[in-house]
Amino acid sequence: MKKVGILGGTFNPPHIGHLIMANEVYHALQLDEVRFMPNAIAPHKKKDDESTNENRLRMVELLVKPYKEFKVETIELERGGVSYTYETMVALKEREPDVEFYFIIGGDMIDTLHTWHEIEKLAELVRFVGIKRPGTKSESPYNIIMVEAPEISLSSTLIRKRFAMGGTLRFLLPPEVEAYIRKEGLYGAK
Ligand SMILES: Nc1ncnc2c1ncn2[C@@H]1O[C@H](COP(=O)(O)OP(=O)(O)OP(=O)(O)O)[C@@H](O)[C@H]1O
Ligand SMILES: O=C(O)c1ccc[n+]([C@@H]2O[C@H](COP(=O)([O-])O)[C@@H](O)[C@H]2O)c1
Repeated sequence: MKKVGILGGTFNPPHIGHLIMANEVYHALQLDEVRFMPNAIAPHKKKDDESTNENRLRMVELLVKPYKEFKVETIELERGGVSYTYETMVALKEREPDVEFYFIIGGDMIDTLHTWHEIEKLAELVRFVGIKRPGTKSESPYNIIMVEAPEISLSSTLIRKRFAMGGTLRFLLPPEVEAYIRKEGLYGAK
């Protein structure tokens, strides 16, 4: 069976923390590919800036472009509305019954997994893969395959603040993504 990792996120913007976690899981579990999947509307997150779905998709495309084992999954953007992972995974399983899906989450998501929509059914449908994140417990009563990886204290929130307030962005996100953000004037970037 084909083994596919799904890294769902808001990616506002995507950063090297996302690349590192995808790469660590890809190698540790010997996956065939990892798909970065931007959500339409995040179930538990308020978004208070002007970036559009199109902007986030473009940034994710730029992020993964150099790596042939990383792909972009657009199913949630196409569906629109609130992106409940359970609904997405039912649709993906229907579309690709022969694939074993590994849903990759960071520590903050591990800690709050019990609050997810239809979590019991979702846990039957996919294998969760967890990556620890500084400032979180990264613990869950659910069955999660934990992958040992370098812990990165980096978030999209920090990057948005750097764009707005000034400060170095070097090594935090690829130069192509930084250039795109400046061209589009996202996050108050100057
Ligand atoms: N530094 C990190 N370490 C571990 N997991 C991470 C890290 N950054 C993001 N993730 C995980 O990647 C997935 C997508 O994250 P998301 O796109 O929301 O980025 P974020 O940095 O958490 O954003 P924000 O700061 O806007 O909340 C989530 O499962 C999240 O837990
Ligand atoms: O389905 C849910 O109830 C649910 C609740 C919180 C988060 N998720 C998914 O988890 C992924 C990471 O979420 P976020 O908010 O960190 O971008 C993303 O794919 C979300 O759609 C899903």
